[in-house]
Amino acid sequence: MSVISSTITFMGANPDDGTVAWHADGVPATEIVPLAMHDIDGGELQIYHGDYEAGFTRLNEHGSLPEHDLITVPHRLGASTLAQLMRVLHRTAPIRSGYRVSLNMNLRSRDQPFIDDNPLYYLAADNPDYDWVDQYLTDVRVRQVPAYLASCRPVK
Ligand SMILES: O=C(O)CCC(=O)C(=O)O
Ligand SMILES: [Fe+2]
Repeated sequence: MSVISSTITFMGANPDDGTVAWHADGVPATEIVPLAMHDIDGGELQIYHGDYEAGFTRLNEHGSLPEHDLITVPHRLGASTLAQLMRVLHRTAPIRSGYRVSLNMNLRSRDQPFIDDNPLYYLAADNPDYDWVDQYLTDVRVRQVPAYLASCRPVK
């Protein structure tokens, strides 16, 4: 595993960082390290136990997911959560009161760095200055494509 990026997230009763909405991650794995938790009610990691596309369809049709199909993982100071959340439907459970601050480390495979579900339009929508394009292309050229081609070689 290697760290692609890390962010510090603040989540309170009115979070607008998007993680409270059901989503699947663009990166293959994430480590969430709680840095501070203050009188928090809610704010757990909630994972849909099922196929993520079926889950999205269910959400569109019913607006919510049945409680018995959810796994709720509380965050705890002094412990981190390492999870594979690409193509896995999840969210931060709504926070009723209090707040939490966490370090989120986005991870990818060292041997297979091309495993990535972040489409370019998504990256560009989040970072409209396009300053990241050269760095991104260098990563594709230097790391992703050589690793991908190596992984395609027939096994003898
Ligand atoms: O911190 C959490 O509970 C989940 C965060 C998350 O899903 C994300 O950052 O993509
Ligand atoms: Fe996520």
